[in-house]
Amino acid sequence: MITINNLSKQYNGTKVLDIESLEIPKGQAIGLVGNNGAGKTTLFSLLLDLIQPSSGHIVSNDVRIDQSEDWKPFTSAFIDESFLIGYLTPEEYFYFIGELRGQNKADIDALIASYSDFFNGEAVGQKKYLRDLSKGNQKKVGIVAALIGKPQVVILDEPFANLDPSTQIRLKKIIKDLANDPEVTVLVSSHDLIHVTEVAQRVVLLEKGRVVKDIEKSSATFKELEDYFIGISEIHAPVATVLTEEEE
Ligand SMILES: Nc1ncnc2c1ncn2[C@@H]1O[C@H](COP(=O)(O)OP(=O)(O)OP(=O)(O)O)[C@@H](O)[C@H]1O
Repeated sequence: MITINNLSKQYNGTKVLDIESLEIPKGQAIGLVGNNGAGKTTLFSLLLDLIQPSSGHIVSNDVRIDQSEDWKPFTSAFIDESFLIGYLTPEEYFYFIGELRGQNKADIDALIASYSDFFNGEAVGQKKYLRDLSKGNQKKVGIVAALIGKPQVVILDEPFANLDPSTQIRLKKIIKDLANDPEVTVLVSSHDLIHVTEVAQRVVLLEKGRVVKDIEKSSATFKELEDYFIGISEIHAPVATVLTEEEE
């Protein structure tokens, strides 16, 4: 269970995140949506103690994130390529993360084999350094690394971006399988409403750092989200100026 209480983050006096209260029970897959700058990555960064809250706090499985390191053994994430180590091959990186998470080489070899479809003959077995992989293949490595050691909280920031359509379909299955485990909480952000509504049981919509919708997924969720974003784009669309003949 993740509990967020009066959480805010400010930069130069501007609040970029302001969440009074949000509870995410164990075993739930949450999709986080919102336009650019809505605060999705800020929330994930706070969940991973990468930045300090301006006020409030997050408790994850009874551990206060900003006061203890005890959440680290059961939490994993892939936010961006800064999580990778450029001078390692994917296999070396997986073994390294495996050691941190109490997995031996055989465990990791089995994990790599189980994701061979997802890697699709690329990324692993190429003797390439992570820094030399394409953005999409780096992302695949980061996502699989986040699954090492059966973490109970998995955070993926825009995991579908940069992935080819086949890999997106495979990733949806991976996330759905993860979310079927009642012990695992998955948080996924995405700009793709179709993907989010497919993999998540609940969708939280942020706008300017605030939760403006918190929806248990149903067959109406995609339409509700789509209507919301259509409404936002119409509010911000430039108003056409009709010039009279004299003005022209
Ligand atoms: N270090 C920082 N200094 C100043 N402002 C910041 C900093 N980090 C983030 N912000 C601001 O916080 C706001 C929220 O950013 P955030 O990256 O969380 O949004 P997001 O929802 O993940 O956006 P996107 O969909 O574009 O990735 C933005 O206005 C951003 O400019």
